[in-house]
Amino acid sequence: MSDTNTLVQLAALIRSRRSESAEKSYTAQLLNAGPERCAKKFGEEAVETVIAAMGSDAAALKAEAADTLYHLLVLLESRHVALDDVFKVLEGRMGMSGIEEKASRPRSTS
Ligand SMILES: N=c1c2ncn([C@@H]3O[C@H](COP(=O)(O)OP(=O)(O)OP(=O)(O)O)[C@@H](O)[C@H]3O)c2ncn1[C@@H]1O[C@H](COP(=O)(O)O)[C@@H](O)[C@H]1O
Repeated sequence: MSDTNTLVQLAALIRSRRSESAEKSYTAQLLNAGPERCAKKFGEEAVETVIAAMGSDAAALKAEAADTLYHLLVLLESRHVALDDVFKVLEGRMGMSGIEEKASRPRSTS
């Protein structure tokens, strides 16, 4: 098992941790701490992924990428955003180049 199914199963596990004791679950600790704490942890892991990507240790990059994906899923759960809705956004972009997608975004008035 090493595809999007893994992400779906991990997201379901994270959701189930909402009702778990924070003493036994790191996920429950993060969710109890709220979206700001989850966002901070996600940011830390993202920066650690950037640092790993600057080096040549593929195993380190894989580990940091896994940490980042896990913390993104916790962040989404903290804001009650379903992973499936993120998949729908990605699916909607399929067949559209990144340049085309950027041009189609509403322009900011600020
Ligand atoms: N995939 C992960 C996962 N990846 C990273 N981490 C944790 O994320 C933390 C990040 O490391 P840090 O060194 O930044 O954390 P830290 O220093 O303890 O954090 P702070 O002191 O900064 O808060 C570590 O505690 C890791 O164990 C994860 N914790 C849980 N999972 C998955 O979530 C499931 C449920 O976990 P629990 O909720 O803990 O049972 C597990 O079975 C795993 O499948």
